[in-house]
Amino acid sequence: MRERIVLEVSNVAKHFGGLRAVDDVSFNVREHEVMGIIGPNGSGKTTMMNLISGALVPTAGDITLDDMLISGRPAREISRAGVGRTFQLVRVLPGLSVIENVMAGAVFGHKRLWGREARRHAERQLERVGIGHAAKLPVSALTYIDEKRVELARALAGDPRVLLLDEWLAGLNPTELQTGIELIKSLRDDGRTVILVEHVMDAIRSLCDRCVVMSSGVKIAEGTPAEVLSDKEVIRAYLGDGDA
Ligand SMILES: Nc1ncnc2c1ncn2[C@@H]1O[C@H](COP(=O)(O)OP(=O)(O)OP(=O)(O)O)[C@@H](O)[C@H]1O
Repeated sequence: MRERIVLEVSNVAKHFGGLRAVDDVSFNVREHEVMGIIGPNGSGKTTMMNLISGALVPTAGDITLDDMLISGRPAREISRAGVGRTFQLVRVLPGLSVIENVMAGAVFGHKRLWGREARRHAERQLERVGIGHAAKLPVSALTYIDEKRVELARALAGDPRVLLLDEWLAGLNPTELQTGIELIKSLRDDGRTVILVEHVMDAIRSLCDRCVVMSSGVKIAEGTPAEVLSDKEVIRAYLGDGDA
């Protein structure tokens, strides 16, 4: 039996002046699925993530979460509706400790907790991503991978049904990459639905159930990683612009 649809992107566009960063894109994401959004540099992937999370408002089209229209709503409402995210350039609050950064996610996310309960919940998320030992450190003392883990823990603290990961695996060494892939798989096994933007092909092959491929703002393919990565138009898009 097919899993039900959690997120639906319908004919969505985002124009920046004359530039069509996202141009009439539609796709569905099923419950417990890892969906990859891939494509060459500048093809509109991050813009699509920003449209889903509410950081940007679409020029046209609708995005629904469980049949609730979320496009056009403020980002904090979309977060409370159950969409959590990490950013391409890690965004942690440098003046706060690791645990305080994660607690911020518990306060503002889908699951709203306060005080001691928020702290315990945040501690569990830090354990979940493998840095329980670092709770009291200032985030400024962390390595890059651990900052990424903090950001992931903060997103998880809101208990999102849909988790958006924007190049979360970028910049990791091969060992960290394997750990990161296993971590994302385990989040899916927890019942989360994951949408990720990724350039690392090994990660795409081993993680994604399906992929949407974008090129110049347009969806050019959709299917399993094996299907889309052998698609002639996809190969042309990656090889054609010289910067993929
Ligand atoms: N706020 C903005 N204002 C104007 N143009 C923008 C804005 N954000 C993105 N763009 C443009 O929209 C296009 C798509 O950008 P986007 O960042 O979504 O691509 P991407 O596929 O995520 O790229 P990369 O893989 O390099 O991160 C690019 O041409 C980019 O310059």
